[in-house]
Amino acid sequence: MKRLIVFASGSGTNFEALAAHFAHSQLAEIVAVVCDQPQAAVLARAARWQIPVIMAEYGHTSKAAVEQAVIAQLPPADLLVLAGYMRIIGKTLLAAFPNRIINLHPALLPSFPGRTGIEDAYAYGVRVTGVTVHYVDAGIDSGQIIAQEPVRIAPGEPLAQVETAIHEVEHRLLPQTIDTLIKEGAI
Ligand SMILES: Nc1nc2c(c(=O)[nH]1)N[C@@H](CN(C=O)c1ccc(C(=O)N[C@@H](CCC(=O)O)C(=O)O)cc1)CN2
Ligand SMILES: NCC(=O)N[C@@H]1O[C@H](COP(=O)([O-])[O-])[C@@H](O)[C@H]1O
Repeated sequence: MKRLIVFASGSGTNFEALAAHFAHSQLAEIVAVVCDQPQAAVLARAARWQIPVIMAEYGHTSKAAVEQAVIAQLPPADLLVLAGYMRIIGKTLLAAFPNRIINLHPALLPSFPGRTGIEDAYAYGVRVTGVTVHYVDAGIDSGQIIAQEPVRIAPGEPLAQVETAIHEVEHRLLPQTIDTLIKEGAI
């Protein structure tokens, strides 16, 4: 049974999809959630699933100090999954989990990296956007791509409708990709 730690900063719908998927899985289990936002809705979701939370306390200390403090509290894990985690992972965490951190991005990388991938693709006027799961490296959304799925944007389609379509793909693609990584022996 592989051990997953989910990193999230916000609503946590992708955490919820992962928790539901792995609740009855023989492949993996979520052993902790890491969050940097004390008011994030993901905290209530983790509590409902009885999954322990570790708070990443960003403030006036260095990123290295924050990450060292987080690492000290982590249970043993095989994979860190960034699912809406709005912090840049620094060299301390990258060194502690080499090739063991993945990120979910709501655009077809390398197009539209960063915090606002959905909005940027929509504003550009692309007719096809999508979802990417990639390994996390020292760059921003520059790591090796693991999986992608396209999402079409119809002329005049409202942004909210595009966001819903992207989230539906995310909620299926992320658990599916983790299952595949495990079955292929990648983790
Ligand atoms: N080392 C990496 N860390 C992260 C990656 C990555 O590929 N490599 N992916 C991001 C997720 N993300 C977009 O998918 C993203 C999140 C946040 C930001 C950002 O600039 N955030 C803050 C900076 C906070 C900080 O310094 O920690 C900001 O807005 O200034 C960009 C992209 C997750 N992390
Ligand atoms: N740059 C990273 C980024 O934009 N991540 C995005 O944050 C959302 C989190 O939703 P959730 O909190 O409901 O899972 C997801 O759409 C994810 O792709």
